[in-house]
Amino acid sequence: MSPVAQILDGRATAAAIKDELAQRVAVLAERGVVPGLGTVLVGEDPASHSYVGGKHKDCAEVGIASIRRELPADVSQEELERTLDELNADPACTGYIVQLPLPPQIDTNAVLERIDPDKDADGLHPTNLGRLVLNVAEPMRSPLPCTPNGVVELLRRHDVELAGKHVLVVGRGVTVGRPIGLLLTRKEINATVTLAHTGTRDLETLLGQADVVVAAAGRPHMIGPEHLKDGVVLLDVGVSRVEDPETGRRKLAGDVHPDAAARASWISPNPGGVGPMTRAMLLLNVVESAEREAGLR
Ligand SMILES: Nc1nc2c(c(=O)[nH]1)N[C@@H](CN(C=O)c1ccc(C(=O)N[C@@H](CCC(=O)O)C(=O)O)cc1)CN2
Repeated sequence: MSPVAQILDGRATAAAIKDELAQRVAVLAERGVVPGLGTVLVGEDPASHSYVGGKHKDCAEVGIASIRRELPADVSQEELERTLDELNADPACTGYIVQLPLPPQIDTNAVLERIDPDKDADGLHPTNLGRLVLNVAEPMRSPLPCTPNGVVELLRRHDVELAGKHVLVVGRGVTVGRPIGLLLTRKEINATVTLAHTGTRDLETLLGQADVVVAAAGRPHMIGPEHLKDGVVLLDVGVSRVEDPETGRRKLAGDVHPDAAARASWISPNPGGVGPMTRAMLLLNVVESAEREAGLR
């Protein structure tokens, strides 16, 4: 068994990043620029409402203006895209996101493509994902997807070295699994990445070999201590709601079983790990976009 795992504290790290961003927002304010984050929320899903609420709370904390658009669950593609066109044209909106997932009648890829790439606060527009593939560097750097960037920043700020490490990413979703490998394999990070998914054979062997595991499958407690090697670094991105057998209430469960901490050298708690970092990286994208507009970048 490895020594007790150290905590990758996403809440404290996000709070420090928000303090830094508040200072950058103040510099923008001196130039008469107030960044604005728009959110587009479709339907009544309580988790999505809660995430969007959290994003606007963060905005208020750092001095970013909030622009909210809420649409019914049965909204048509055309009406949703009209809302995006309005935000694309709104000078008060520096950047915006469309909260995912969207209802089944909506073509999500078409929605992401409709976002003005310069206002894409999630970094999920094909142009920005393409720039990530092309490894476009500063000063032209485009917004990075928030959760992958949050994982990298969380590790960087805890001095967890990734160069030469074998990272196993579990889950191939568009917000985390697919883009994170592109970030981790950049020369300045230099990790080696394996992307596992539901079609992967012998996941257990891969888990047993990994130095770092990024769990983003959305399958509660699928990774236990028996799968892992001692000293592994664990990043738990999975979000599922399960019933607590003791209270009968729904509670949040990650992909990593709590007992897996006994094997780890570092672990991100869930909640309190990658989630707050996702939100902080969203604010970063909005501030950077405003800085570009103001000629500060
Ligand atoms: N347009 C997007 N949609 C979604 C994204 C995204 O990055 N862009 N990611 C997820 C949801 N998400 C952000 O939108 C998100 C999830 C969780 C958290 C968070 O802070 N979680 C807390 C726990 C909150 C709770 O108790 O429910 C934590 O981990 O501490 C922030 C953002 C899917 N959709």
